[in-house]
Amino acid sequence: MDQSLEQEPGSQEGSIQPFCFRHHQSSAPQLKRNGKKLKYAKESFVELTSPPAQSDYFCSLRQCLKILEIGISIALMLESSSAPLFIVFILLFILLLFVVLIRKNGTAALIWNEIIREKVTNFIMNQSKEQRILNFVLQNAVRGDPRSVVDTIDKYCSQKEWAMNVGNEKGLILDKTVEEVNPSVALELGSYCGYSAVRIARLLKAGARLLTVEFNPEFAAIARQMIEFAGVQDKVKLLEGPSQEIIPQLKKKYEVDTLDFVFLDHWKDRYTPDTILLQECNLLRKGSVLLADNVIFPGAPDFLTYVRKSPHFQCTNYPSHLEYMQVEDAMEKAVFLG
Ligand SMILES: C[S@@+](CC[C@H](N)C(=O)[O-])C[C@H]1O[C@@H](n2cnc3c(N)ncnc32)[C@H](O)[C@@H]1O
Repeated sequence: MDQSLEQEPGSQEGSIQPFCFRHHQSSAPQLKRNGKKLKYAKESFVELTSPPAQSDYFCSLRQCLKILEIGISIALMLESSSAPLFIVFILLFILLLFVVLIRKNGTAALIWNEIIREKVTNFIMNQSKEQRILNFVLQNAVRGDPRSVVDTIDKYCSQKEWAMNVGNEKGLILDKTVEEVNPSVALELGSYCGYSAVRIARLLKAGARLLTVEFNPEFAAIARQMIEFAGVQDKVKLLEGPSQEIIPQLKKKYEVDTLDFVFLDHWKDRYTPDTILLQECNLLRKGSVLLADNVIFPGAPDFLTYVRKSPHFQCTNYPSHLEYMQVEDAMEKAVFLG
């Protein structure tokens, strides 16, 4: 039975908050988010009006224009009296506009966090952000306690530096799905620092295994240490290489018959080709569950169209937010029907 998850209003990223589980009748499900009704298509809940990331964008744009209007009026008043004051005001004003954009717009926030701030900090500290995350975990988390590792990464990334882990809010949707499926063999595409691998592994039953795929050697090395520190190394095998090369090797090289659960969280343009590859390699069985992150932001529109239109999948959408931010995002569950 499909369930839809909605975050309690006012709940915050970074702390574990209860989720409200709503059962929907398959005939006419309706879901509310921020007081707004969401329309549905097939078994998927989709917003058929403007996509959330875009509405966020227009909202922040409107706010910026308003500030711009006020700013221009004050600047015109100041210009006649003092030129230095005018320049200081303009600079402060640009800074304010930037802060508003970063808080409300996902693209602006990613440019600031991932490009400007991260590169400058890396240069100053002569260390990568991923290494800083690992160091923080090694110094502050409890060795052999996966929950403590997950919480410590969330603490670092919500308070110090943003990073592309699935995060706690969507992590709860991931947890719930893993618990429902109770997989014997799970696959993750995109390990990064190992946050979601640890999160999934801690829920696996005895004898079950998670294969996690990462093509960036630096991230793979960090993830291996994270997995080992969390004490879940016996359940997790990290496969280093591009997903499109690893997937065809799963049957023979890694003795996978079929996958019970697949978490898609690598580059978004690989979601559809890798789903097709999983089908072509006969790695999906009736009831295999795919869970895809970031289907709204940065967004995976091709994947949503593919699985929602395919007679081989039954889909459910879980509205949520981009990790450690207020930007709207969602996860898509696609159950393979055979
Ligand atoms: C969003 S991060 C994964 C986050 C991780 N699942 C978590 O929640 O902790 C995406 C990762 O996928 C990796 N990646 C992207 N495309 C890939 C591909 N085709 N094959 C393997 N890894 C890939 C990137 O290097 C990056 O580390």
